[in-house]
Amino acid sequence: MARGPLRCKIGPSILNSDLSQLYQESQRLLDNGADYLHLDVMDGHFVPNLTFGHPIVKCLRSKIKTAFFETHMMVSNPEHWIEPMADAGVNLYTFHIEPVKEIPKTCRLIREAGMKVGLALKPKTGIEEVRQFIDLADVILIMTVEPGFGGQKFMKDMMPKVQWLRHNYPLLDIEVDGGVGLNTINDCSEAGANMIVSGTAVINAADQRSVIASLRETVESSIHKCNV
Ligand SMILES: O=C(CO)[C@H](O)[C@H](O)COP(=O)(O)O
Ligand SMILES: [Fe+2]
Repeated sequence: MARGPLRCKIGPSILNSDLSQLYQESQRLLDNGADYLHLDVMDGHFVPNLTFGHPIVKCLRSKIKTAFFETHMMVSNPEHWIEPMADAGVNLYTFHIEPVKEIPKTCRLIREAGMKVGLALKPKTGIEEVRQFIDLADVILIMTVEPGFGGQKFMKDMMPKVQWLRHNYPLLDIEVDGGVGLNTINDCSEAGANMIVSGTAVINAADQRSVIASLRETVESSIHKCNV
């Protein structure tokens, strides 16, 4: 997998936004400086919550033509949704490795469908579980909460996973998701994360633009420190 140069990317999660206004909320995030949209897909089985699937993503894509869409697939059967999500206009298909038996095959099918590949790890999943598949992926997502709900407390004890990845893969896109905001971004950026998912901290902010800009500034300064 060809990589680099390392760039900071801020991808707000719309999970806790007013989903009756999905298009307007998404466009507002992009207008306020988001680099991509992180769309949380939950099946009520892999996680104890339900959100939305490819029909909604496709409707959103029909209104937002060019933004980069990531779907965070918190589903028991991610193989099943590859084609529909590609058809819906998804750019990055991030799936949890825990329920998947044939990870290389799933990565290949995602790529053949024209999407980038993200591999996600729940908090209790060790880095050794993903190690042999890193070269098949564009992004590794380290969950910093138990997946299923927005607004939970950031798990700082996930940072050693991020540090290990950054140490061994200097140009890998490493994403963190869960409880990330102005109070926790330092931990994430110092550990080496460059793709930042932030839900409630951005959605509930009075000034979304300034929160997104602050998150970016912190991550960019860490990337800069590593490069000098
Ligand atoms: O995947 C998720 C939950 O499973 C969400 O992306 C995440 O929780 C974002 O929301 P917040 O920043 O409020 O934690
Ligand atoms: Fe997510």
